Amino acid sequence: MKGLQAHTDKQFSTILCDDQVSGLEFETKDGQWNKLSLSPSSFIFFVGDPLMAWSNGRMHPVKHRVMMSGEKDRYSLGAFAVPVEGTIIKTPKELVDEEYPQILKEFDHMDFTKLSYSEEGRAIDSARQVFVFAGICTLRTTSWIF
Ligand SMILES: O=C(O)CCC(=O)C(=O)O
Ligand SMILES: [Fe+2]
Repeated sequence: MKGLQAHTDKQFSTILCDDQVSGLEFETKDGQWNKLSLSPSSFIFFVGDPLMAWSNGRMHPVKHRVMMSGEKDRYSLGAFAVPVEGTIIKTPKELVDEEYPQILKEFDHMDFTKLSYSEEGRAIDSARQVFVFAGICTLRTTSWIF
């Protein structure tokens, strides 16, 4: 099977469209994988790990992958919002409260990117990398991600 392994995006966010050759799948919160068929006039917006971190977990980075079978080629076009070098991802205090205690320490986006593509980082489940890198363990994160 060709494709792209399951991951959450490391960029801030992604806008993606494809040529209707199916293959893109996303994981639901209960661990099921569903195929996603985009109509020709639609696109998908993915929350990346840094946007999840900035929003203090209010926005969810959906895990996705590409599973290809058959002979047809698939083309996709992605527009990635990538923080400039030196960007510190920091949750604004307005997004931290009793219902949403802080789940991540502030971190340098470039350091996180380097870790996630390193050998050490690649050994960690993609959705967990940011928690391993900058996580503050709370009950809410525990039930949400682990
Ligand atoms: O090709 C696709 O549909 C997915 C690409 C993707 O997930 C990515 O580049 O992060
Ligand atoms: Fe992706």
